[in-house]
Amino acid sequence: MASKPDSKEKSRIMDFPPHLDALLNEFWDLPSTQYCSGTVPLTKDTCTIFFRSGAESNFVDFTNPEAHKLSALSNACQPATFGLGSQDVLDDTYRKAGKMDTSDFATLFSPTTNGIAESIKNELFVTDPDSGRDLKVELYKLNVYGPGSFFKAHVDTPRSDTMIGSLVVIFPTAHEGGVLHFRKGDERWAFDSAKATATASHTTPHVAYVAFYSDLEHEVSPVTAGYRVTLTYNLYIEPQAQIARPLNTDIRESHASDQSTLEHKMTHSITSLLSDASLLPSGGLLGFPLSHVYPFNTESTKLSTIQNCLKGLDVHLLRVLSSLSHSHSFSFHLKALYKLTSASSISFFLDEFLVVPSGEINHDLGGLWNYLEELNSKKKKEMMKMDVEREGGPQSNHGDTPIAIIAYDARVGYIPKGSEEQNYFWTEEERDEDDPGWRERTGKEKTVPVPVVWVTNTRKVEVEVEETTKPTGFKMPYLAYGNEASMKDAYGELCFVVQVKSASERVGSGVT
Ligand SMILES: O=C(O)CCC(=O)C(=O)O
Ligand SMILES: [Fe+2]
Repeated sequence: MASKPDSKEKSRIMDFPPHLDALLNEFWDLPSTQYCSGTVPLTKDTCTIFFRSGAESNFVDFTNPEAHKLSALSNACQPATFGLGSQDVLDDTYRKAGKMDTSDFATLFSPTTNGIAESIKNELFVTDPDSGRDLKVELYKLNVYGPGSFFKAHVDTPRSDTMIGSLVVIFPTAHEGGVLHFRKGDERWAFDSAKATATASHTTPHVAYVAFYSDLEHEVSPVTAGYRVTLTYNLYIEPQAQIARPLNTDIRESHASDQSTLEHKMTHSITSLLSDASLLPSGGLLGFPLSHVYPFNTESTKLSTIQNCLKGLDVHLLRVLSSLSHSHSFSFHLKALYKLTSASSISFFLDEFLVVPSGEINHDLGGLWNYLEELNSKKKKEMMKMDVEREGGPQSNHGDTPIAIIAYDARVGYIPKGSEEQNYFWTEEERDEDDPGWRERTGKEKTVPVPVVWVTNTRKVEVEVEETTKPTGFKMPYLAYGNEASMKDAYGELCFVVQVKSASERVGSGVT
């Protein structure tokens, strides 16, 4: 069984060269966009929503939304549910609103033809022509928030591992309240759709739209008067179509220049870190926890799929690491990042997403480690079997551990080398002191741990979020509150792990 970190670990973590703190903090202090919003005019073609109303058909013209039409639309809706764990729940103390499925209404209004999708691509999803990825916009529901309606804090339920955000379009109807509030860490934003539609509609009626990453926590404050009518869309990343649509070059160029400044700063921080000889003097790993969480399906999602669907700052990080990996010849990999509920200072990364039984989650580190080891040996056997079947004989080069590896969630952690070794967290010196016979018993090469430095922000203040709404690794393998129940898709944390050479190789060669 692995031993737990003790006070020795703490003191070693504190030994991290303090002057590097500033560099690490600088990195995560970069501005990041969480949502984008705007207004677009309604046209004669796009201003109408037709809907089923019992056995009848009806419509609302949003250039002149009459009260009795809006109330008919509201009456034709069903009460909206939300996802609680794996179930759809109707609870009007958490969500009070009307919903209509796409089978019951129709409109020619389309974000892909009126410029909304293009703005989202440019402002939020970093899908420039070279990225090889495109934005897919899929209509999801119509909602009516009448007086007294609201939707408390939640993150949207991921409906696939390529889903990356949500879009809400709010039609120009006179209403009060219904402000969309966002929260991430200690930051707060709000989008007042009633105000946005009213202001923009002074000359001709405009809809307001707001698009945000689906892992961003949000809530709709109560509507106090009128009807707030919305269309919601799911946003997915998909491979770019062969014939790219022309983009609005003005918007594209202004964003391209913001992005290049950001990537320039990131590049500067990382190269400064690498060129400092006190960082990982004998080499090791540099871990970058990603700034978003990502939906995954525990049965089918590969980390490579997620790598194609990164959001915001994480896309820039990938681009910067890709480019630096060539000039500085290092390799880097995306890993699933897990935190242990019972020991907040410990996290570890894996090559795939796992659902660990909740009993194991809450156990101590030893219990979890044993569980991973069992899984490892099962995996190793499976891999062997596959190789035997495929290649007609066992292959030798399987690597140390298909899954597993533990490190600390502080600045510096250690990764064990070799899977049979005990006392994974100790440096050789500490081990000598604690257990003088270990070298003879185990063989030295197996026990040299690989140091890891986490590029995390020490200044970041974690604001207390209710447990039920917090999406983190093991703690919340499935979301408690989403907008619709989903069994298999959940949000997970990830990190990039960069393999760093020794200081003499990095700095001495003058490459960095
Ligand atoms: O109506 C809004 O502004 C947001 C609605 C929402 O969060 C949802 O439907 O999941
Ligand atoms: Fe939502």
